Order: sequence, then structure tokens, then C-alpha cells
Amino acid sequence: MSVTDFIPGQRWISNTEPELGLGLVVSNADRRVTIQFPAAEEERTYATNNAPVSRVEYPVGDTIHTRHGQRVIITERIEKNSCLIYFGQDEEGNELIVPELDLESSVQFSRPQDRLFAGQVDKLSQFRLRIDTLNYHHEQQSADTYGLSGARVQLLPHQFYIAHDIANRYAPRVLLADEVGLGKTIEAGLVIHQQLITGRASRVLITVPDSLIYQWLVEMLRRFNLQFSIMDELRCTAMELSGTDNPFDSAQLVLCTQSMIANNPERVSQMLDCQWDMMIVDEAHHLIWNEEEPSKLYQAVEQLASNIPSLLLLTATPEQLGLESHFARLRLLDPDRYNSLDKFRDEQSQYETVNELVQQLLAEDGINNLATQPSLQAQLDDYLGKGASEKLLNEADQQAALELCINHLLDRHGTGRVLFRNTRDTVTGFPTRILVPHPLEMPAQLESAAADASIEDILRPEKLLGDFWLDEDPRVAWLDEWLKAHRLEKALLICSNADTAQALEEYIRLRKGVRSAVFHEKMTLINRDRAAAYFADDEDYAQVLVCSEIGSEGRNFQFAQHLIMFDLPLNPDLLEQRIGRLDRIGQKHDVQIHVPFYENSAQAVLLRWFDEGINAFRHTCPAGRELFQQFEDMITSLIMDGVDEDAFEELINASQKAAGDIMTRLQAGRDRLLEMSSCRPAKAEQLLESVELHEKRMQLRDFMERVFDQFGVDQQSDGAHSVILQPTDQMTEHRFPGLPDDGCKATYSREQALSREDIQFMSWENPMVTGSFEMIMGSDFGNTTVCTVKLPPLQPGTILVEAIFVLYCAAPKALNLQRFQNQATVRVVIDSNNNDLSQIITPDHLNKLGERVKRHVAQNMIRLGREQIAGVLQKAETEALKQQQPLIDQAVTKASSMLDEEVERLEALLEVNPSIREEEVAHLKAKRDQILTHLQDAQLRMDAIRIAVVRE
Ligand SMILES: Nc1ncnc2c1ncn2[C@@H]1O[C@H](COP(=O)(O)OP(=O)(O)OP(=O)(O)O)[C@@H](O)[C@H]1O
Repeated sequence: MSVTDFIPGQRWISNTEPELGLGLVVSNADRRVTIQFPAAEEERTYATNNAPVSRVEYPVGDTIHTRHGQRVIITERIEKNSCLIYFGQDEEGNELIVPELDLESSVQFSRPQDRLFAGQVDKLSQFRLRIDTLNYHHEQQSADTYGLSGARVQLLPHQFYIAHDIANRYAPRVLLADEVGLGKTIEAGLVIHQQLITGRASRVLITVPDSLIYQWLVEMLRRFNLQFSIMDELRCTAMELSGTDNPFDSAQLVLCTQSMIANNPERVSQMLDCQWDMMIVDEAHHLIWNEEEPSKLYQAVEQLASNIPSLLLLTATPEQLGLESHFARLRLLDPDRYNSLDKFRDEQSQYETVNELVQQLLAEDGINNLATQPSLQAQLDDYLGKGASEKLLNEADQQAALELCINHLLDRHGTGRVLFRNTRDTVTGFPTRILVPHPLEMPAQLESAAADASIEDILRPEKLLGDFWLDEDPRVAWLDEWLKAHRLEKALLICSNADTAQALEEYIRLRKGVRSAVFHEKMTLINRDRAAAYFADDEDYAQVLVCSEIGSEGRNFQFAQHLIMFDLPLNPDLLEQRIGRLDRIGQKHDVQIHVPFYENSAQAVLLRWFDEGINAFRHTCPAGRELFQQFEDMITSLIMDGVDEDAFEELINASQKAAGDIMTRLQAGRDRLLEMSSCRPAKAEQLLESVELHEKRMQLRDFMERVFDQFGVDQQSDGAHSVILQPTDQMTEHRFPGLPDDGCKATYSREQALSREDIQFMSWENPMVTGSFEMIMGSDFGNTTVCTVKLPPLQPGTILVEAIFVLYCAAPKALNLQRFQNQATVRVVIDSNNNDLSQIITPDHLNKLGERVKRHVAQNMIRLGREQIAGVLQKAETEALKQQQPLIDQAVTKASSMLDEEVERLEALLEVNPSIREEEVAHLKAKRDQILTHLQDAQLRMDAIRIAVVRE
């Protein structure tokens, strides 16, 4: 630009700060030009030869706004003393004359055509990045597994099956009851993440036992990038003192302890005043209920559950406290469905018949069975409606029809809508459990002390040994020796009592020099987590963590291989919870379960019964609780009255038989159905394939490298898959989304992310990536560019206009309308002779052959070719618009067929399966109508323009 280009009174716009609005030249002297930006009340002075500004000239036909608020369509434009005067008509048809000085200053050019003609031309690389963003964004949004693939987790089929099934429901309310350590937290996290990222939920409340609060906090952050806020009494009070009305309104994602919910009605009432979308209750077997006296926790959760649309209850032992409590928890999920305990009991007995039918159909000759057995046909018709079997047998593809029927049976008459339970039998990869009993001689004084003691005291013999039990208890001496002999191995020790844990740990640490830590309910939460972290440390670690029973619930200690049961609990579910600390996903070794016990003692009775009677050490024993109830009297009498070998034999034989019977019954009925509806392997595999297919690491890496470059984030490669990212002073935005102020390390490899939890997992759902999508698509970044291109058949000087359109629907994010559109963009290429070359000149041609031009050259090209380009753009718009209706029709057809099928399925289910909530069907229908309306209103909108000038 030269000195003579700038005349006071002219309007210009800044290329680097377009948000300042329209500028006004106020002076031009000494090779410096000063431009005022009235809308922003700012002024800039530039050197005239390289001022980063573009002249604003509106063509005839455009609409302009005056500073007096008038809207004028330009009919004529003249230039006087190098300034423009516009002539035109306002909305009432009044003739107006508008000198450019009178133009409204707060205009923003974000439409690509406006920016182009205002001289705001982006780099070629930015244009390409924009188009790639549109395509990748659409691809991710359309994937069936959208929202499930960004977690730092191994792709385990049973978890993805459950998460996918639940996450696709409206306001899901379910009980996640996988066996201990199979990943219920992960399943819940996947569902939360998916609901948040798709916009179906935005406020989530998680409540967990006190000892698990930090573990959940960390797990949500490191695996799902979800930053929860812990709301404890201290924090709530501090916020109230500083003027916050309701502390629970201060965060979207809140974690709180179950003791707060159970014991603090005021806090519960504050929670009730907030609009939550989702609540998660971990270790939900604590929600104890009986008719006379429901627990406080149950009552508080019940209040919250009736106000919060979505509810996930997590427990590995749903029936730990009896069928009544289990039923009451199901009632929290769906009070209409679970309104009678007797009916519920009846239903349980029906599962056997349904399963028998399913098994006959699943058999190798299932079709044949059905074709030749009228009784089977009648049974199927009974369940699925008259004519169901005939229809199936008449299908061309009978096998596929049979599959569908089995799905319907499970769906409508099985257990699966509300309850999910995967077992170790169906999930592979678990270690072997080895029982290592350590018989010890009973201290003499115990025999007499035990005579009048209660069963609880007998089971914790240290209590009976008096104040010096640590010196006298042979288990303590055994422990000391064992730890010395296994110095390099970590062991988790569990005993039932906090005082025992505390005294024992102090003793071995101070008196025996063992590196140990303690974990019990009398410690503060912070100290508990410190102890757990010390035990987990790879280098400077505690060899043994001594826990009271609270350490047997929910915690992840699978890095240790040895579990020492200092005593044994009476309840087989608790035994399983203890073993589950080590026997969980991620355990790489066999689990050794050490039980030091006195011969001929109560513990010896329990040990033998658990092992020989119900085989609860080496395997999980789903029938444990029921068996314990059945044999409790016999066990108690053996414990209290001393061992009578014949009676013991009888107990063992009877227990084995009963265990076999119960397992057969469960397998024949409820458990088999549960298993089938908790994970259908073929579907689960398909889901994992979809996640892998959309992972596209190389493309993601390439994409993000370009984004970081463009936005000024420094990146240093750090090995094959990872990178170190640092904010810089050259960043174009104040902050880069998701990037910590002090930078971070990130990896594009799931495997590496799993082994290095200190580095970020860069998936398409990482906040840095989704933030980049939003930053680029939500702004004018890269929406105009100019290049030259050598394309021999075309005449030099020909102008090619490549216009990119997107189908735009102004709809809530939660509807995720992109998934119904087959393509992300519509692309039209028109040349200056108005030929449509869209099919001939591909994006690849222009990407590969297009050469960059300097900005001022590009601006000149636009200025000179403006009229022609405007005409071509109009033609491009006309051509694109021809595709609008077909695109809408295609999206509407796809949406209708998907959503109608879902509605029909739910309606059919509703007729026969009371676990469907009416509101679920109503919501789905309303959502379908809303989606179709929005799609029908969709409009193609020009999103970006590339001008290519053909050169010699
Ligand atoms: N897909 C996965 N990828 C990586 N780690 C996993 C995965 N699933 C589970 N884990 C790990 O396995 C352990 C058990 O998972 P989680 O805590 O979710 O199990 P749970 O079923 O809730 O256990 P509990 O019954 O003890 O409460 C945790 O350490 C978890 O991080």
C-alpha cells in the first residue's frame, strides 16, 4: 500500500483485528496512517507501506447499515475525493444518500463472501484446515460410538456393550451390577462422558462411600478428562461464608460423600434445589431398606432420585443385604415398574421358562426344533404374539429372523432393561486365585477366653487376647516373618476392625521396621489417600497396606499380588469384595490369598466352609449369600460349640450340593438371561471395531499438528507417538482450549496412554480436539483464501470459485443432527465463464496444485475481479441450492427410519415389558418429531470460499 491509498473519511478494516469493526481514516502524514475504530473506541497507527488493513467498498445490491440505524439496499455508488457515496432505499422505500463516513462501525464480516470482499483473505493452509475440520467433525459425530471412544481405557467388549446400550437411552436409569472389579466405574464414566459430550446432560452428581471419593475424582479426570468438584462440608461452608447461596450450584460436575447425603438434610435440600441431569450412586448396596426402617441414605437418595431424570446405581453385590433391599433399589430406578415385592419374586421364577425357550432356539438345530415342535411354537407365540413363530419360519433368512426373535425375547421378557451384570465366566483374562492357608497354633489363653465370648469377638480373636495381643498373637509373628521373606513383594492386608488395623500397622512399622501404611475409617480422607498412594508408588513404596474393612470396597489395588486376610468375614459377599481388590482388571499375576488362622478355631471353620463348602476363594460364588443364609445356623453352632467332625462333614456335603443346585438354577434362569442381555458378543465386537475404525491416529496427529501450528502452540515430538505441548506468546487465542497453562505431554496412542497415565490421551474426543473443532467452526478461521493454479486445459486468467456449503440446522446440540446427514459439506466449483466444474476439479487438484499468493496480491485480485467473482458466487449458490432439498430428504428419510424403528421397538416392549417407562416412549416420539422438524428447516449455508486464478 502507498501513502496515496489512504484518504481521511475512507472506511477500512483491520486484517489482524477484525473484531474492531469498521475503521475510519483520520490522518495520513509522515508515511503513517491513523485509523479510528469507533465501535471499539480504539485507534491504531500503522506504517502506510505495510498497514494490515483492507479497504471496505460495498457493491450495488448489497445491504448496508447507517450509524443512524437505517438499513439500506445500495442502488448506486459514486466516488468523490476518493471517498464513496452510496445511494439506496431503506425498508420503507425512502431514497437515502449515505457517505461512507456515516456507515455503522460495529459491523463484523464473518460470512465468507463479506470477508473476501473486505480483503480478509486467509492462508491456503487455514482454508484446508477448516475443510478438514468440517469433515472430521462430521465423521466423529456420525459414528455410532460417538462419546465412547475418547476414554483412556482398554477396549473391553462387555463395558462398551453396556455403555452403548445405556447411553443411547433417554435419561437412563439402570443398575450396573457387574461382578467385583469388572469395571462398573468405567462403564459409568463412559456413559457420563457420552451424555456430556453429546449435550444430553450437563449437570452430574456422583455420590460414593467416603473412602472412594478421591479415587473417583482421579479416575474421572485421568480416564475421561472430566473435572469433578468435591463438595464436602468444609468447602460448602467456606462458599457460604463468601456469599454463595447454594454451593452445589457452583459446579456442573459434583462429587460428594454418602455420609453427607445420609447425615445432612440441609445439604440434601440444597442439592434438591439444583437441576441435575444425572446422579450416580456407587456401592449402592449401602442403600439399605426394610419396611420398618429404610436407612437414612436410602431415604435421601430416594428424594434425589425422584427429582433427577437419569440414575445409575453401581454395586457388585446387589443382593448382599437381601432381596428386599435389592428390590427397593430397583424401585428407586423405576417406582412404577417395581411396585410389588411379591410380583417381583414371581417374576424371578418366570425367568427359567424364558431361558429354556431361548436355549432351545439357540441350539444348533433351533430352527428345526421350532419347525417340528408345535408346543415350542405355541410358547413363542405366547411371548411374542400370535403368528410370531409362523412369521419366523416363513422368512427367507430364517437364521437372521431367529436372532431377532431371541433379541425380542430377551428385550421383552428378560432382565436386561434395568439390570446389567457381567460375570468372570463371560469376561476373559482374569488371573488364577490361589488359596494359601497358614495354620498356626492357637494361643493357650484364647481357649478359655473364647468360652463366653460373642461370635463377633471369636471371629476377631485379638480382642480376646488382651492389651498385649500384638506380642502374643501368632498371626502377628507369622506376618512379620512372611513380610521379611517377601521383602520385594507388595501385600494388602485386610482385617475387619479399624483399631486392629491401626495397632497392627504401628507395631510392624515401629517395632519390626516394615515399610507399611494404614487405611481405616478413623483417618481423614486425605490421609487415607496418601496411604494408598504410598502403597501404590513404584519406587518409594509401602510393602504392606494394612486396611480395615473399608479397604475392601471399591479400591484399586491390582498392582499387588498378595492378599492377607488377617481374619475372615462371615458374609461371603464381603469375602468376594476383599478378594476383588486384587482380582480385578489390570491384575497381571496370579492372586495369592493368604489366610493365617488358628487350628480348630472359628476362623478354621469359616476357612473350610468357604473353601470346601462353597469354593469361594478360588472362584466367585454368586450363590454365597443365599448359601450363608441357608447354613448360618450350622456354621454358627460349629463356631460356638466347637467342631464336631461329623457335623462338619455334613455341612460341607450339604453346602456343596446346595451350591450346585443354586448355581444350576441361576444358570438356568435369571443369570443366563442377565448374561445374555448384559453383553451380546457379536454386537460388542462390532462396537469395538467401530471405535477402532474411527480412531484414525495418523490423521488425528496430522490434524492436530496443523492446528497447533496455526494457533501458536509449541510442539516438540517426544518419541513415536507423543508430543510435548507448550503455550507460547505467539498464540493467536488467549488460551488454547484444554491446554494447561504450563503445557502438557500428550500421546496419540491408546496403548501408551494406558501405560503412562501422566500424559494426556489425544483422541478425537479430547477437549483440545473438540475445543479446536469449536474454535475453527465457530469462527471465520480459514473461510476465505486465494491461490493461483496451473491447470493446462484452462485458459490463464480464468477464475475458479470453489464454494463450500454446510447444511445448517439451528437445533439443540443434544439432537446431534449431523448423524443423519450422509455428507459434511456440499462443494461447488464454478469458473468465470459460469461453467460448473465441480466434478472435474477435485479438492485434491486444488490442494496439490494451488500455490499461495501474497496477501496484498490476493486483495488486488479480489478488488479487480470483484464483479466477476460476485457473479460466479451467485451461480455457485444457485447450484448448491439445487442439492438442498435432496440432502434434506435424505437426512429426513434416514432419521425417520432410525427413529421410527426405535419408537416401534419401545412401543412393542411397553406392551409386554413393564420395565419400559411410558415417559421414555413419549420422549422418544417428541424427540423424533423435533428432529424431523429441525431437519426440514435446514438450510445450506456458504461456509468457505477458495478463489483460484489460473496462471500460465
Ligand atoms: N477398560 C478398562 N481399561 C483400563 N482399566 C480398566 C478398564 N476397566 C476397568 N479398569 C480398571 O480395573 C479396575 C476395576 O475397575 P472398576 O473400579 O471400574 O471396577 P468396579 O466393577 O467398579 O469394581 P468394584 O466392584 O470393586 O467397585 C480399576 O482399576 C479400573 O481402572
